[in-house]
Amino acid sequence: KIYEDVADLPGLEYDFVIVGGGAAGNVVANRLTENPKFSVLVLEAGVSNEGVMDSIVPFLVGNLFTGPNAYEWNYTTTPQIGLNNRSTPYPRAHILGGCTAHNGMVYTRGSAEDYDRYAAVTGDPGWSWDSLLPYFFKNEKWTQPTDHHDTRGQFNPSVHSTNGINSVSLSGYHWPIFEHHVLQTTRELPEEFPFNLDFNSGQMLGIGWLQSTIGGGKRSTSATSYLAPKFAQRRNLHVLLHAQVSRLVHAQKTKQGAVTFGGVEFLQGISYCESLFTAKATKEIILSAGSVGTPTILMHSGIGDRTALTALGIPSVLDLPSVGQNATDQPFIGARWSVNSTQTADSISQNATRFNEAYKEWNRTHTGPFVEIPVTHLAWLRLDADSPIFENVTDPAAGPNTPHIEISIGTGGVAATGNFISLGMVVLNPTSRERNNCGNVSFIKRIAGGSVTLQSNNPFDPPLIDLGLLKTDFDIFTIREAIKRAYRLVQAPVWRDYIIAPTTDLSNLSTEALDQFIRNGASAGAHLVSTAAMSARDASYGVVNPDLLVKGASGLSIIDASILPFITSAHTQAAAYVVGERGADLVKERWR
Ligand SMILES: Cc1cc2nc3c(=O)[nH]c(=O)nc-3n(C[C@H](O)[C@H](O)[C@H](O)COP(=O)(O)OP(=O)(O)OC[C@H]3O[C@@H](n4cnc5c(N)ncnc54)[C@H](O)[C@@H]3O)c2cc1C
Repeated sequence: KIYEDVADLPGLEYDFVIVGGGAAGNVVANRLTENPKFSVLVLEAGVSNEGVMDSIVPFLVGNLFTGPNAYEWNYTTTPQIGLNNRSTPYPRAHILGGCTAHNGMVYTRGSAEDYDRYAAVTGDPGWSWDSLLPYFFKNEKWTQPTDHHDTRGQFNPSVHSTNGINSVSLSGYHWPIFEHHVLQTTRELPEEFPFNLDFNSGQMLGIGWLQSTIGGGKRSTSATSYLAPKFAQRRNLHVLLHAQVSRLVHAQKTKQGAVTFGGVEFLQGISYCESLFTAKATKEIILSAGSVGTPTILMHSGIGDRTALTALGIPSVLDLPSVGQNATDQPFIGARWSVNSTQTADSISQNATRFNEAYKEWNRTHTGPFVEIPVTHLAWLRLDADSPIFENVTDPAAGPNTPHIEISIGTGGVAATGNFISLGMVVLNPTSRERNNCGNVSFIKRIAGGSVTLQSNNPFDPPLIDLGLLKTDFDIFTIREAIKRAYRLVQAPVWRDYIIAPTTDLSNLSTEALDQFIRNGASAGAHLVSTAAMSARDASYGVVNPDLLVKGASGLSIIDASILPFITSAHTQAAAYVVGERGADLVKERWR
């Protein structure tokens, strides 16, 4: 059951207390309560997702990011050196479903090599691609798009599952001329931009059709899927909203010297009517508060770098210097071209009559342009093997079949008039964090680029979020290269009579001028990971062991995107879901 008021809960003691009802947290809640003997409480700081149209209707997603709002934690990054000292808004969801309720819905798993590297660095083959594929399948419910078009040749059914819980589909609305041009590019420039039938097969390189977490024309989130009424009505599943966890309390040592916590402290209520409560987990506390929330709670509980915590007046209970370190996100920059076609998403966003018609159509039948975001394809590309950057930098990708660059290819711009196409360039494996090499596997050591740290010992102060964006030569080289690739893509002959001009011509800029354009315009992909990274059981760094239990603690685990040792070469929700699915099995296994 989902509760808005702590007074309605049946009690404050459960087998498992899960902090955070986001991508991974709701998966764990669902899977643990498959066992009727387990009682579970989810504490979610955010608001209900019920009836939030900007979250439900795919085309409206952009509205969730316009200024401070109730569905957001409303964070801002620290000044980013690589962005000419700009601070940027840093979106994190404050709503049931977590970031799955306000993200771009892009469904990308990453490369098989990404996961094989997780297995290699943790020494646990259970984190390899082959071992995790059944968990991707448990998550994914492949769904027909709402326009019921013929999807043959647009995906590979053998790498998808129709038996999971979370809807994934191809686009249910089309921009035929634009889509034709993208596909024709793969025929005209097949060496550089080959067609890939399905980039979710583990082999990502090339251009493929977008897949999204959308079902029946509506966004599918971890709340609408894993907490759907048939699951939420389980008598052993309790979800409390407006419950912001401040810290873990009543720390004690077991006979073996591990730290345990007797309770989870949280503030519950709405605005002026809030109080502090403590919930107890008799079996395990599971942190699923995401890559910002989880390290923040750990540090306020005394788990983190001893020196840093002591300086803030927080008593140290477990010295784990990797907490909050290694924060990794993907630098992003967009470019637009005006085009000689009225068949772009601008025809809806700029025209109130068409916009209202499209909304009406969505309301009537869940069809039409509102069932999608206007991105149709994604390109996954590698830097040239002989790129000068590799003279000094070890390739940070997980392997030779893993892309360095993503280009999202979409219709529509942001201007008040005109027709545009938009390409979004992403550095998939940023190096703005240090690694040391051990054999042919890059290991995390600690500290360099990004971090989540505390500004005070008040758990209700926002943390300091430093993404370390574009700090290294590799990252700036790669984003420059990504822009060049985008320009080459639209130079395929098929675009000749279609493209009028770039909105800002980046093709003839000096390297210095291009770098300034990038540093003044880039932002983060909002795919933060690694702030509570998993490492091998005997490693002297890292936060959790491969079984997701916190090192040096007992009865405390972390199950969310923060445990990923490296970022996937992709958007991160599929990885977060799969961490939730395998994490739930690991918990079940130890409490069998
Ligand atoms: C703007 C944006 C766009 C994105 N677009 C995409 C995309 O298109 N495709 C994709 O694959 N990925 C995307 N992502 C990333 C993806 O959504 C995340 O990687 C994924 O949701 C992370 O899952 P998680 O379980 O780690 O955390 P989250 O899903 O963030 O869930 C964490 C939950 O914990 C709650 N919480 C935090 N602190 C506390 C606390 N102290 N007490 C109680 N509750 C707390 C939060 O409110 C939240 O509900 C996007 C992310 C953002 C922010």
